[in-house]
Amino acid sequence: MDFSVLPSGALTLKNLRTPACLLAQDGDLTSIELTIENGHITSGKGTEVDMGGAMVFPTFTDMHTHLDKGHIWGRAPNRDGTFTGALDTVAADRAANWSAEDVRRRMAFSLRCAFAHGTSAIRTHLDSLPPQDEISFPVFREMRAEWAGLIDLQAACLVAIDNVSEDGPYARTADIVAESGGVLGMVAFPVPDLRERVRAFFRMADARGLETDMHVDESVDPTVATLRVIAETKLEMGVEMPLTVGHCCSLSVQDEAEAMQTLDLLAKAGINVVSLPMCNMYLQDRHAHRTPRLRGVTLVHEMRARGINVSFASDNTRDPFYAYGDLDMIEVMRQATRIAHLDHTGTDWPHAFLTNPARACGFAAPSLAPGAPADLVICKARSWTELFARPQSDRIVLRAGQAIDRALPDYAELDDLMR
Ligand SMILES: O=c1cc[nH]c(=O)[nH]1
Repeated sequence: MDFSVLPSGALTLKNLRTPACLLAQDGDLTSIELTIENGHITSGKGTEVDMGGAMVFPTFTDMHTHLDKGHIWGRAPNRDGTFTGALDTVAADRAANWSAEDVRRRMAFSLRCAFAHGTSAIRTHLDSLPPQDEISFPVFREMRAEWAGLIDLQAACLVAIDNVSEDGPYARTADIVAESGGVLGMVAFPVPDLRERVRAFFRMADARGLETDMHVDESVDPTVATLRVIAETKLEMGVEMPLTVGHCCSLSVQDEAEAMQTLDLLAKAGINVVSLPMCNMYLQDRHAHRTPRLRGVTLVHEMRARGINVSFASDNTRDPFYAYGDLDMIEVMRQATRIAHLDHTGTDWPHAFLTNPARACGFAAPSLAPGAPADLVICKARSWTELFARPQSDRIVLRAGQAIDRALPDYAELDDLMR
């Protein structure tokens, strides 16, 4: 199907297929007909076009990214592919290179990729150890205004938990987040005063009316278990702001009973989880000349069984935490399906790439119902096996009913930043 040759005016796209769960129906793929008029899906009729069974999705929400880090690989490769290698390489590159202009240009590049692939909402984490918070948040605010109507943007600050205190520089970071309409974030791992720092984090978010988003237990060491403390603390304090936890890799290697108890607490506390399997595959259990055994994929099936709101997202792109990636949610869906065995296990997993992330972050719910914007991704695939067997480079993305130019930016555009 080539939208550039279609007649203008109202169109009725017949013979499309979509996951039934997106229409609140039981079953797997189901047929759907969509009329598009004046940029919206309507219940009317237009010029009929037979779509030949093509799969259609609302545009995607990518709820865990690092737009400020993206595409530094050319000047800051991770030499050994380890988590420590990533932390050290990024810290050095940030100190040397992350001016407002550098962050702006790489962020814009990433947004163009995401837009071309069919994403319309993104939450990014922003490295926020001062002075970077004062540099990256103003750039983020500019980008959010520039991209309004194309990609809804949210930002969460990112600092290690040992920097989180009410009387240190993190208080100013939290103020910048509040002034920017952002989300309070941090990276949680075992520290001696863990409970007190988690309490301080929630108090600071509560005082400023902020939603929260943490990187948690990104490790395959089973003794790394801050998630349980985070859930217990949220319940004890009775704070009700939305909380998302990302990664949660160590759950995959913990004692089964202990892990299930933690999941019960997550369910009770209403905590959202985002799994980042592509980045986990890259970093976890990496030792030179040794085949990785532990893959660090969090317990998404057990979470779903408890009614926990589970999503998947891109995470890093072409930076020391992940050498690859292009903010393509169809790639995330394909990889997550294979890595986490989402196939053969029920038909509602598509929510984890659309509805669930939007709900966790408070973005507009993706919809194919009349009245929704005609923001659609249409693939030359009539079944899951056709969809996941190929990269879907020839997909059509409609925004407000118009096919967008899906050309991806040339990496060479960033060459001058890589010297
Ligand atoms: O996965 C991670 C963890 C911390 N910071 C990142 O950019 N990515």
